[in-house]
Amino acid sequence: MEGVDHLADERNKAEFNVDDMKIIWAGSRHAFDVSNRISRFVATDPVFEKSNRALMTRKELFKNTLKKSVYAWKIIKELRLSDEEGIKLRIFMDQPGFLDLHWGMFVPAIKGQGTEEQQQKWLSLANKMQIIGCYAQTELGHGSNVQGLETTATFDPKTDQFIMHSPTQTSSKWWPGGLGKVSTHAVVYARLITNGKDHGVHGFIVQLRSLDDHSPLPGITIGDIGMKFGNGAYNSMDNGFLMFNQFRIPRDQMLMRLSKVTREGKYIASDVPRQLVYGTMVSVRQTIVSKASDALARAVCIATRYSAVRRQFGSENGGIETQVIDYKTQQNRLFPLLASAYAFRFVGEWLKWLYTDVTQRLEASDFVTLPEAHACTAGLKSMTTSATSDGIEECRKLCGGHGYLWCSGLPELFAVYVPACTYEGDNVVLQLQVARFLMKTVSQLGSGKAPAGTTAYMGRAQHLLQCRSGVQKAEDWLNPSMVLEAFESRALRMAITCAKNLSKFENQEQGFSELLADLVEAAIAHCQLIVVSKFIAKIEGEIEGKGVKKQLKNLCYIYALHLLHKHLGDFLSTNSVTPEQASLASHQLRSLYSQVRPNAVALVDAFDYTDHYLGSVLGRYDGNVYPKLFEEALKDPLNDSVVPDGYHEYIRPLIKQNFPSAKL
Ligand SMILES: CCCCC/C=C\C/C=C\C/C=C\C/C=C\C/C=C\C=C\C(=O)SCCNC(=O)CCNC(=O)[C@H](O)C(C)(C)COP(=O)(O)OP(=O)(O)OC[C@H]1O[C@@H](n2cnc3c(N)ncnc32)[C@H](O)[C@@H]1OP(=O)(O)O
Ligand SMILES: Cc1cc2nc3c(=O)[nH]c(=O)nc-3n(C[C@H](O)[C@H](O)[C@H](O)COP(=O)(O)OP(=O)(O)OC[C@H]3O[C@@H](n4cnc5c(N)ncnc54)[C@H](O)[C@@H]3O)c2cc1C
Repeated sequence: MEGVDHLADERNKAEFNVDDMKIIWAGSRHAFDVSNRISRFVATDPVFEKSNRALMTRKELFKNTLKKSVYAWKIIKELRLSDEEGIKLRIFMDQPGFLDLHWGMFVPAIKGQGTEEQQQKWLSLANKMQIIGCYAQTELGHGSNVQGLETTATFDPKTDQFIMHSPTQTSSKWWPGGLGKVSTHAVVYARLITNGKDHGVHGFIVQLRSLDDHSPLPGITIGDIGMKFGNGAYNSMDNGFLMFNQFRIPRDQMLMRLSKVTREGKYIASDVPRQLVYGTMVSVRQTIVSKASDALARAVCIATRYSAVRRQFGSENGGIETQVIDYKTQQNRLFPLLASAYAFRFVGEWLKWLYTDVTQRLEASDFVTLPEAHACTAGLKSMTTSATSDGIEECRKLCGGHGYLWCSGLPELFAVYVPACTYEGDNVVLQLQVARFLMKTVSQLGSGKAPAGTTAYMGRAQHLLQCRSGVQKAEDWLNPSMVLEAFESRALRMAITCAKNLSKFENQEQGFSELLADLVEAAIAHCQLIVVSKFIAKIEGEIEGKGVKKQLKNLCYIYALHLLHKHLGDFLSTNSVTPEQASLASHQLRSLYSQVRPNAVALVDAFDYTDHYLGSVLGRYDGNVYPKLFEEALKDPLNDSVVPDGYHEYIRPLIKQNFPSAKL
């Protein structure tokens, strides 16, 4: 029935004020207002219609993305939207495109690595979108191993230019978003060579296409790398390839904030760490963590609303059947994902703070916290995107058969989201960076240098290596210090075991290679500890709103205890908990599920997503699922005619068995 709220009963059950929770989810009243206003604006503007994109050809989809992106930019300018509003507009537009790379990587790379002069020149063009840029780092042969990139930038002192060259096929740039068809410029990462000496990978601003007719400049071969996973989905983006044939750029287009090449060709390295050349990746990894909570929340919102609408079995005497959300198995799969969405939100907020702090320190030439910022952004990017990808797929299964329909919104969400496990650093490669950081921290224990920040717990190694969990009854698992201690001792003991095993090898790098799998597990345990500890810090802080804190506490303990359950092998093998304590945790988890159950629909309403953004018949706010599934089915082009195309060619001859005679 149109206009009826089929989920009204669910909403009436809520034991907290949803509007207050909306503010907590958004981060502040102001952030909520912006998000709410911009999402409704996008939802009602026909240019941002997106329901038809799965049926578009690649070319149609690409052109449609251009139209939306340019329209979004026009709105940003005409309505004088702030940066925050502009980013929200892009998010709710919900179609990957060149704007993401221009604003998300090209502009930040120039800001982070360009001199003031370079920033003035290039940012004034980029900020007005008079040039469009992308981030061209990855090559056909190397993505993870940035030091292995092959593109060269050789200084020619005669002309005061760099010669950009792709010496092999594998040195072709391959993957950069926006490169294939749109970008006029790129920040290109290449090996800097002066006087025959290789100084490693540096960034260069390179014009790729004519600003008059968009044709590639002589010496440049460029194109799109082809279709990617899924219909619609990430195919709106023109990920591209690029080869240079002795292509020349002026010397002042090397990004020279971190190191310089003089007119004479002298290379001057500054005294800042060389890793700052990777700074743009650190900044994007930080934003990816908050985006993980967004994507997971979308999937969970769809699966929760649909689980409340869907009924199977349990009818007695022809009465009403059971809502599938009432099955404990459904709760055991769904509620930890709901809790994870909130957990990633809060750790994302904290990571933003950490990133802002390290940026301010770097500006003051304080590099002390850089390794921790790198480890946290890398590890949390890895952990949250892996959990979110798996979570979206789980939500699809939670919706049964209908979850597999395109109009459930889940297949496309998965297809768009899953490359997050790869871009901005393969998730395993990133956890190995965390592992290196942990091994270094462990090796310094006892040296008088106290571990700080997220590794401060390692400073209590003596206690954490010996302690036994004090949990005696199920409710003890609602005690934050007991939960934290279990996660800390598990993480520390895993790291120390790795360090001990490493020390058995004469050659540390060989040992590291042998122990890669264990090291990744230890890194994940450390990252999970960070997320749990930041969630606990959140619920221990001031939280306004009727009943809100209670709900967040429930979600926090669900998050922690489901991790304990999932990684029980780690907790038991490190003696961080006993089998009896683990079974008390399962008991507590079931009780928490029962407490969350009446609040589940309201907890996903707090995300404040519009039906447009969700793009899901199953996740509709009003729960009016079945008539809308029919409507969607009838829109399919196969239903344009009752008798399909091909009937006379194939079906009729088959039924009548009158094929032209086959020859072998
Ligand atoms: C209308 C408005 C619209 C607005 C739109 C707005 C917003 C959109 C916003 C953003 C976009 C958001 C999301 C993205 C969406 C889509 C995706 C699109 C783009 C994707 C882009 C990319 O993928 S770019 C390419 C990314 N590539 C990688 O991530 C490569 C991964 N590899 C590496 O990072 C490194 O090579 C490495 C870390 C794995 C190894 O490096 P190496 O130098 O070999 O290091 P070592 O292992 O030898 O270590 C040396 C020491 O350096 C330390 N270290 C390494 N990295 C860093 C670092 N980044 N920072 C600090 N320190 C680092 C390392 O720990 C070692 O230290 P020690 O010596 O002390 O041990
Ligand atoms: C949708 C999408 C958008 C992208 N956009 C951009 C962009 O805008 N600009 C850009 O420059 N790049 C971009 N990329 C490229 C992306 O950053 C790389 O694909 C990514 O960094 C992974 O590198 P790779 O492809 O070389 O993977 P590989 O490193 O080849 O990984 C293959 C396998 O090897 C494993 N592996 C690799 N090294 C190790 C190791 N040391 N130890 C253990 N296992 C290892 C990995 O875990 C993985 O399982 C994009 C990629 C995608 C999918």
